[in-house]
Amino acid sequence: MRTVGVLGGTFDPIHLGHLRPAEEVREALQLAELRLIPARIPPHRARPRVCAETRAALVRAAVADHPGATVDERELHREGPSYTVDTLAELRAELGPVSLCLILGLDTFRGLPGWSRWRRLFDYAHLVVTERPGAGGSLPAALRAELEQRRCTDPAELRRSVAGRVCFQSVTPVDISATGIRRALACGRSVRYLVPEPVRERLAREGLYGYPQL
Ligand SMILES: Nc1ncnc2c1ncn2[C@@H]1O[C@H](COP(=O)(O)OP(=O)(O)OP(=O)(O)O)[C@@H](O)[C@H]1O
Ligand SMILES: O=C(O)c1ccc[n+]([C@@H]2O[C@H](COP(=O)([O-])O)[C@@H](O)[C@H]2O)c1
Repeated sequence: MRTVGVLGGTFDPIHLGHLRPAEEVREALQLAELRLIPARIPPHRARPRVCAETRAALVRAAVADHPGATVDERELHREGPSYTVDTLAELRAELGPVSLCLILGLDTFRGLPGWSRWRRLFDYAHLVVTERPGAGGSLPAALRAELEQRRCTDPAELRRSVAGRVCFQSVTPVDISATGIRRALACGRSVRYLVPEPVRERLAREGLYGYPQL
């Protein structure tokens, strides 16, 4: 079955810790398409430092030369908090019977029971959980119970149904966070090789996050 992967995020800003794990998932699952979905209003965090349009422009710059990746801007056009369940419901209605895979870092997966209508997510998509340095520790009981029903060990299984399974995908650990990048920029430190070069160039050109303007 055709398989589509989606990675949602605040992307404040996008960095190689988003892109390398997603690229490895794209290869491992043989995704027909990888969609990056910037959140306009991320539901569970303080307001992003940079507006949604600029964060999305940086995501576009990050993947401009990658034929396997696209930027899906639907959350930018939706009022209210950018609930993932709403995004997945829309995608499911548009894409029909594809295998739809929501990609999450382990830190984000752990918070799933706090998400809006979180059990409905499994009606619309599979979950592909990637490692993230520093994201170890136990999972909430509600999530462990859900995993007992849904966990699969072979990623190929995700291609055989449209939604409802959870797979852990091993990826190269990349210890980069947007918080670290914002901090580095605020202190005037380099972010070269932490973000894609076209993103760094745009940060510099526009003086974003306190980047000293050229
Ligand atoms: N270094 C990383 N390795 C694996 N997954 C990551 C990494 N950074 C972010 N992710 C995942 O990407 C998605 C979007 O993350 P987000 O945009 O919040 O980035 P972040 O670096 O965690 O941001 P912040 O530091 O501002 O909290 C989440 O599912 C998150 O788990
Ligand atoms: O739908 C929810 O309730 C929900 C709660 C927290 C986070 N999310 C989504 O998870 C993704 C990562 O969130 P964040 O805040 O870590 O960037 C992003 O796409 C958010 O919209 C979604």
